Amino acid sequence: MAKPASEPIAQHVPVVAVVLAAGFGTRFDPDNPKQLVAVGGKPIVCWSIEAFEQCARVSDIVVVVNPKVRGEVESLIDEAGYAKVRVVIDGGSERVDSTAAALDTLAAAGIPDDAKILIHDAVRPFVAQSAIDGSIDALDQFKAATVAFASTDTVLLTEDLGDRKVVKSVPDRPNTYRAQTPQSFRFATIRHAYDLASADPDFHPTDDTRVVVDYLPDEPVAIVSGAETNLKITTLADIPTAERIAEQLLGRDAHGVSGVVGRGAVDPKEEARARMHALLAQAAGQMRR
Ligand SMILES: Nc1ccn([C@@H]2O[C@H](COP(=O)(O)OP(=O)(O)OP(=O)(O)O)[C@@H](O)[C@H]2O)c(=O)n1
Ligand SMILES: C[C@](O)(CO)[C@H](O)COP(=O)(O)O
Repeated sequence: MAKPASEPIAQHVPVVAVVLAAGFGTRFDPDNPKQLVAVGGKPIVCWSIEAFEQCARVSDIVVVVNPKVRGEVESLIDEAGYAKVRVVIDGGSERVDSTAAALDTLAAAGIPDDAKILIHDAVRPFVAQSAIDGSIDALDQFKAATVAFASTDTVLLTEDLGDRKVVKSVPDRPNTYRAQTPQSFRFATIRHAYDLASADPDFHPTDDTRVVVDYLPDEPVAIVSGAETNLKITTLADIPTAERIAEQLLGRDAHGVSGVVGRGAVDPKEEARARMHALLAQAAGQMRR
C-alpha cells in the first residue's frame, strides 16, 4: 500500500522529478528487470517514485521506461495511485538518451527555463527526503547540483599502459565523492548542456552531472549530502544490502518480523532465548546420562 502523496505546496517554479527506469539491467539479470524486483515487499521503482510523491515541494513526476517494463510500471503506478506522475515516456538505449527524452518531453510541454529538474535513478530506491530537499534548495544558489557521498577510500585515477591499468594521479581524498542521484538542474542549464553534447556522438557519460561539467565547464555543480543507504542496485549482490536497508526503513528486524511486538505475536528475541534454553537443557540431560 503506497503512502499518500503530500499536498504540493505553492512555489514560484515547477519542481519536476524525472525517474529513470528505462535501463536493461545487463549487470543484474536482463531476464529479470531490476527496477521491478521487490525489496522489503515493494518494487524498486515504487520506492523511488514514492520518495518524490512524499516530498511536498515536488510538483510533478515523469517516469522513463523501456518497452520491456512499460506495462508493469504503468500497472504499478495505477494500482498505487501516484498522484504526481504526469506521464510515462519511452527512454533510449543509454542513460543519457533517456534523460534527453525526458528533457524533450518537458520542452514540448512548455516548462519554464527556471523550472527545477531532479533526475533520479529508479534503482536508487532509498533516497532520503533530506537529499531531495537539499537538491531543491541548492538550485536557489546554483544552476546545477548533485547528491554525492564522500569517499572513504582513496580514489585512483588510472590510464592504460599496454594491457595494464596504471595510476595516473591520486586526488586528495577530502576532494573525492561518489556521485549519486538525484542530480538537479535549472531546466535551461541542463537543456543547454544536452544540446551541446548532442553534437558529439562519441560522448557516453554515465550521469547528467558529467554533461554539465564537460559542456558548461564554467557552471559550478554543488554537492548535496548523500548517504551510504542511497544505494544503486547494480548487480544481484546488492540485493541483500537493499533488503537490510528496507527492513531498517520499514522498522522490521532481519527476519521480516515487525519490530513492534503485539499481543499474541512471538518476540523473536524471546523465541531465540527459548530455543537456546531448550538446547542447553538437552545438552545437560545428555551429560547426566
Ligand atoms: N538506457 C537507460 C539506461 C539506464 N537507465 C536508468 O538509469 C539508472 C542507472 O542505470 P544502471 O544502474 O546502469 O541501470 P541499467 O542500465 O539498467 O544497468 P546495466 O548498465 O547493467 O545494463 C537506472 O535506474 C536505469 O533504469 C535508463 O533510464 N535508460
Ligand atoms: C548516475 C549514477 O548513478 C551516479 O553514480 C551512475 O553514474 C550511473 O551509472 P551506471 O553506469 O548507469 O550504473
